[in-house]
Amino acid sequence: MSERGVRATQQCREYATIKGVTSPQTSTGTRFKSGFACFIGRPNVGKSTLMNALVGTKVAITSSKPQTTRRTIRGIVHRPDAQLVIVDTPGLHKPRTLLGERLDSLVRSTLGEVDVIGFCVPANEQVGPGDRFIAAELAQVKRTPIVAMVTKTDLATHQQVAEQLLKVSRLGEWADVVPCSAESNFQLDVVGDVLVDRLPEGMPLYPEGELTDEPEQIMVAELIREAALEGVRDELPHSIAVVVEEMKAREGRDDLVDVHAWLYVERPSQKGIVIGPKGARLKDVGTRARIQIEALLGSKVYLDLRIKVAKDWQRDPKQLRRLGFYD
Ligand SMILES: Nc1nc2c(ncn2[C@@H]2O[C@H](COP(=O)(O)OP(=O)(O)OP(=O)(O)O)[C@@H](O)[C@H]2O)c(=O)[nH]1
Repeated sequence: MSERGVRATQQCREYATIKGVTSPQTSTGTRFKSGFACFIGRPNVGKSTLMNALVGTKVAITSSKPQTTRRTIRGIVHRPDAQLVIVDTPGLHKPRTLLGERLDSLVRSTLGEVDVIGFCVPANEQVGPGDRFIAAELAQVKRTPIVAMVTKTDLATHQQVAEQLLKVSRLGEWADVVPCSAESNFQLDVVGDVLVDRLPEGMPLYPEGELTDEPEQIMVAELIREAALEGVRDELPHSIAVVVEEMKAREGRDDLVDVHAWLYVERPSQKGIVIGPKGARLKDVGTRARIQIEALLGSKVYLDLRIKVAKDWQRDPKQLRRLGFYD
């Protein structure tokens, strides 16, 4: 979890304790529960999609390219009996760049801060070295219960799902093993239940109706990055970063927000790919991002999107910090 995330987690807990009240009783007579969960798994196994489906709205961007998620984003699930705060993590992988290393240490620090961990393995792919690497990491986590989730069951036959459940249950010591599909809404209530079961009793940590505590500016940057990832060559996604420099309501207008953002690439050749012939691609990225941002902010948006080359930013500590990836 980022430093900001860890602080927020502690503050939430302190708030609940300072109030010194026992958790309220729910209508079924049980005590209200609240706490944090995180999903872990190889890149592209469906962690963000599952979180979005549980929260019921789009708080983390998803894409068919691995390693889409670079930040820990919280989605908040409000239920009559509990509040479940989900921390999204980048897929764990063997680091090749400084960016990769920082992502991995982010994931490791998250594991020690949550009440329950969801380990995601897709139903439609062989259990492989990547899954075993993560299972071995999870074996070091002593106190936190881990629920294994076999995701994307809609892409596999019943037989395959059954076999995968068996293989996944042999990978480690899991509190539960649950098959589910975010795409076809299969067993999402069960996933919610098994995670909530492992939360401590406590007061709600966030106000009712709040779905994420990710600052809007970061969510806007993520939406632009998502639009920029569409349809580019496979190697490019890891080279794109987006920073929203300014975001404010246009003077004298309460229905229009001006967003000024920079899209960073690593090399001049990549700039050409993103801009496209006669600027057509960048224009298209801007249009698609603007529609998503308007939906997020609930207002009209003027998006000023410019592109810059930040040479080898993934390997340069100074540039990584500027783009928001802290040590
Ligand atoms: N058919 C199907 N596709 C899914 C399901 N869940 C996720 N996907 C797809 O799988 C791809 C990856 O999903 P993400 O949610 O971005 O995966 P992730 O594990 O968060 O990926 P990283 O951010 O790279 O770690 C996307 O194209 C999703 O649409 C599912 O239940 N069924």
